[in-house]
Amino acid sequence: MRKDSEEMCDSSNCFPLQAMESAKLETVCIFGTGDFGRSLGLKLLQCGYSVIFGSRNPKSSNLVPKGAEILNHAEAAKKSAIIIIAVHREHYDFLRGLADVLKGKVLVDVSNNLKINQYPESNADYLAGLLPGCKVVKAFNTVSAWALQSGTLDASRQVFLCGNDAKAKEAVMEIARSLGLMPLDQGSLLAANEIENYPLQLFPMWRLPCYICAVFTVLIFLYCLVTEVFHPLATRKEDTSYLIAISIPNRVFPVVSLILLALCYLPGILAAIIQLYKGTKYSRFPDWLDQWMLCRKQLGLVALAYAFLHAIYTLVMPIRYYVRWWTNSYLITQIKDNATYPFSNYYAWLSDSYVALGILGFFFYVLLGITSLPSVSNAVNWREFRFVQVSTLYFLLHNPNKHYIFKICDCNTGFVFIIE
Ligand SMILES: NC(=O)C1=CN([C@@H]2O[C@H](COP(=O)(O)OP(=O)(O)OC[C@H]3O[C@@H](n4cnc5c(N)ncnc54)[C@H](OP(=O)(O)O)[C@@H]3O)[C@@H](O)[C@H]2O)C=CC1
Ligand SMILES: [Fe+3]
Repeated sequence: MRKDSEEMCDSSNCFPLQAMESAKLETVCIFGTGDFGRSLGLKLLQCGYSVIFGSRNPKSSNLVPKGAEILNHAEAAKKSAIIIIAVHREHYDFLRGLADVLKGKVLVDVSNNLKINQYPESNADYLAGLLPGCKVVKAFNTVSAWALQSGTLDASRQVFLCGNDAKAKEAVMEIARSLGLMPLDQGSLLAANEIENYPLQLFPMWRLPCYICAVFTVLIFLYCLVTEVFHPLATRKEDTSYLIAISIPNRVFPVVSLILLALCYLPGILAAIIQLYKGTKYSRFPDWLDQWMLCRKQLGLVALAYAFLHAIYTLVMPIRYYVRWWTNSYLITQIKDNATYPFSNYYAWLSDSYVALGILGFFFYVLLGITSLPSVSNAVNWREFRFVQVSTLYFLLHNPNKHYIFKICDCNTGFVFIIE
């Protein structure tokens, strides 16, 4: 009937594709009765598809979901235009023997590898090479068998797919949509390599921010160690090593946090300078700047995590032995000297405004972090987003003197130090 249906399926064995188009939920064949095949089969059955498994041992397998048929590979393939190959790549060889029966059919490659770029070509390319007469679509490899079975697909609802045949791809996308998944077309089969690498990547966008954060943390920690522990030890023979657990980290966290925050916004400025210098915005940025721009959100989130640590470390100050000892000895000194240091309005204001600025700064920091989350930023328009981001950043970066105030109070009374 329709030309596209004929194009999809030109072998005599092929299940006519118009059947697939008229009856919405057609028959889907799955090769392999392993974990993934069974989970996907069950989900397809639940969504109203007829499922036929193709297996090496059609008689002995009693694990397939109820309602599904199980046949040998050739028999099963004849019954469907779409065949999901839920078999590991190493075993694809058996498909060569089925070349005639599979000719013109849509083969869905769901396979993953154990290592990034394990083989010279992607598994989907390999499958297409084995069976040149078939339309290979890469899909479903980022969905886990466990998520399919338990229904916890929230985190992995996206199905990246690619293939050289648009109609074959559309048919697989339709299946994904019927299963409640979100298909994302990544283009031709050339993209298969990248799709196969997705599940194997370990925080690729987080690597650079984590390195930068680690380098600054170590450098500033060492600087504090030298100035606050080694220096007093060398000059005054004073052991201040107890500062290593809380005081020094609590100095490192806010400093690194503000550096990372500044690093989030610096590449934007550098990019603008480069564009102005080149006199055009239609030129590529250098690679290092590209990488830096791409990981700004992660840099911001690491900065926010450090700000949280700083807030928590600051809150535990009053229960520290050292601080309690300092307060008591300060009190005892007054008693011994029979002296009362009068209440100072000036220092009361200083300490309160210091703490208030800290709290407000932290609040704006969190606001900045929350508005960068996709779900929140999608809910505001570009002008609103810029308004929150720019005004918040202005507040945060114009109050770095908080720590300067802290120093004055610390030197003069020691009282504010206890609050910090
Ligand atoms: N498990 C998961 O969460 C996910 C798995 N995948 C991919 O799905 C595919 C299947 O994975 P999974 O189900 O976990 O693996 P299993 O090892 O559980 O199952 C593989 C199935 O392949 C068939 N098989 C095994 N050896 C051969 C062979 N020599 N010739 C023909 N068929 C063979 C068997 O089915 P039978 O005995 O019926 O012939 C077997 O049950 C893999 O490519 C994997 O990368 C993708 C995403 C997630
Ligand atoms: Fe602070």
